[in-house]
Amino acid sequence: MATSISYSVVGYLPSSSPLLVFPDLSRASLILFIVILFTALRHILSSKFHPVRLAPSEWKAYHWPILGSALRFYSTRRDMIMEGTSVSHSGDFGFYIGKKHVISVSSLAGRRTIYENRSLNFPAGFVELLAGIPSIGEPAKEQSWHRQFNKIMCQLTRKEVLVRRLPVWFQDIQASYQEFAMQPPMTGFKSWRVMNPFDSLYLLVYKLTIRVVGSTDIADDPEILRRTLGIFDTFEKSSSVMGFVFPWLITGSHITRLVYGIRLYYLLAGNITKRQTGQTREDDALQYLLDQGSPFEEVIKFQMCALWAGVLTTGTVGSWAPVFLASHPRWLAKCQEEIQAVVAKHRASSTQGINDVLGTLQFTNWECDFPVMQACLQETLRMVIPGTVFRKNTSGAAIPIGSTGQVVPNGSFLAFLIDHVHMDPSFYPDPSKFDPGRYLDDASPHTTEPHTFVGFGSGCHPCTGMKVAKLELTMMVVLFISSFQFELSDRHGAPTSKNPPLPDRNNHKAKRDDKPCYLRIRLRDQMGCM
Ligand code: HEM
Repeated sequence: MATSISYSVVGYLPSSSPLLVFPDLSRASLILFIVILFTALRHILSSKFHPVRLAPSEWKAYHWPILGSALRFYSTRRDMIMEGTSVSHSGDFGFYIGKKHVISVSSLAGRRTIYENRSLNFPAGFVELLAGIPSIGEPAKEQSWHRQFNKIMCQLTRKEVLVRRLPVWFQDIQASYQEFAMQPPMTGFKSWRVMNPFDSLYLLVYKLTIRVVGSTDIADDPEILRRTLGIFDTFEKSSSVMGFVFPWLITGSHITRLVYGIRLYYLLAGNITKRQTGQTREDDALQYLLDQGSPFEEVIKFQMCALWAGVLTTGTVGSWAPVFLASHPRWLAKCQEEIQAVVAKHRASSTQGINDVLGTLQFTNWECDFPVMQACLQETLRMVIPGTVFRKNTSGAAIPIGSTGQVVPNGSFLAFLIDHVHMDPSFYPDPSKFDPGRYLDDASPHTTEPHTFVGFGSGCHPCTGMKVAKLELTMMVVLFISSFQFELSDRHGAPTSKNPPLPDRNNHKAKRDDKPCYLRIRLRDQMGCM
C-alpha cells in the first residue's frame, strides 16, 4: 500500500525529475526531501528579508554567550556606545543584552525615530532596560497606565495649581535657608557656615517636589521626609548587572530593592490610610487622587512613579547649580545683576529687603524674568545628567529608521545616548566648559538641528514635570543667591578653588553624588547690593 502511494506521487513528476533516478524511493524519503527543500528555501528567503537583517549591523566586540554585551553595557555604557558608534559606518549598530536585541542610534534619522515615532513604546523601553525591573504586564496594559499617569501629572502641574504652590515653596525655601544660616560657625572662619549642597539642597528639592506630586503630611514631617529619601537612595543604588539580564534571578541587590520597595510602599500606604480615615483635608496631590476616587493601589503607584521620575534629576541639578556658580564668578555676577534688576522693578517701598520683594513675585515673573538663571540651570543639566533614552518596538511590525533603509524589528529596543548631542562639539563647542551663554544666543550651533537639547526629553515624550522642575529650581537658586554669599570650601570652611569632579558620564542616569562637596555660606545684607 505504502509503495503504491509513493509511486503514484512519483508518477506526477516529469521524467527528468531526479526522483525518477531513484525509483525505489519510499514515500517517507520523498516527503522528507520536499520538506527539507521547502524549509531551506523559506530559511534563505526569510533570513534575507527578516527584519533583523534589515536592522543596523550587529557589533559583537563585547558579546558573551548568554549575556550578550550586558557586562559592558551595564558597567561602562557610554564608552561602549561611543566605541560601537565609531566603528559602525552609519553611526547606528545592534547588540544583544541577554536575548534582547538593542539598536543604538546616533544619526539624525535615528534621533528623529526615537523621539518622534509614536509607535515606539516608551514605558517598555524604560522598564526593561533602564529600571531593570520585570515588566508589569503586557505592553498594552503598561501603555494604558502610562497614559493615565501622564493625565494625572498634567492635572497636578496646571498653572492654577502651581500658582497655589508658589507661596508654600517660598516658605519652605526660606525656612531651609534659615536653618543653613543657623549652623554653628567654623573655627577660624567665624562669619561663615558650611553646607553640603548634595545633602541639604537635595533634601530641599525633594520636599518641593513632594509638595506637587505627594502629600503635605510627608513634606511637613522632617523625619519621614528624610526616611523616604533614604529609601529612594538605597533602592536606586541597589541594582546589579545580573538583575538586568535575568530579572527572575534572586540576587542580593534584588532582595535589597524588594525590602526597600516594600518599606516605601508601607510608608506611603500608612500615609494614605491616615488621610482616608482622618478628618483632615489638604490641598495636595494625595487629596486630588483620593477625591477622584482613584483606587488605593493606583494612588501608591502614582506617587512612587512620580517621585522616581522627578527626584533624582531635579535634586542633582539643584545641588550642582550653586556649585557651578561658585566656581564661575562671571556667571554668578550675571545672575546677581538679573536678580537686582527684577527686585528694582518690583520693589514697592525702600523698606523692603531683597527677599521681601522676591516674595511678591507672581508665577509669570518666576517663569519669564530670569533668563540668565534659566540658562545656567540648563547648562548645569547638560553637564551633570548623563544617560541613555530607550524605547521598545511593540507595534507588531518593523519600524523604519527614517529613509536609511534600515528598521527597528518588532520586539527590538532602540537606545540613544544623550552624549551624542549634549557632548558633541559641533552642537556645544568645548562641551566640557560651563557656558550658559550658549542658550542666550539664537544662532548657537545646537539650534541648527532638531533634538540637540534633550535634557527634558524631546518630541513626543517631553518631561511632564519640566514646568515644576524649572520653577522650583529657579526659585531655589535665585533665593540662594539673594540670601547668601557663597564660595567653594573644604569641610572646615577654608576656601578652595578645587572643583568637585563632575559625574561619571558612564552613569546610567542622574545620580546623587556621594563624594562630599562643600560650600561656605554667609548671610547677605538684605537692604544692600548683591
Ligand atoms: C531637572 C529635572 C528633570 C529632568 C532633567 C527631567 C528629565 C526628563 C527626561 C529627559 C524625560 C524623557 C525621558 C525619555 O525621553 O526617555 C523625562 C520624562 C518625564 N519626567 Fe522628567 N525630568 C525632571 C524633572 C521631573 C519632575 C520634577 C517630574 C515630576 C514631578 C518629572 C516627571 C517626568 C515624567 C512623568 C516623564 C515621562 C513623560 C512621558 O511619559 O512622556 N520630571 N524627564
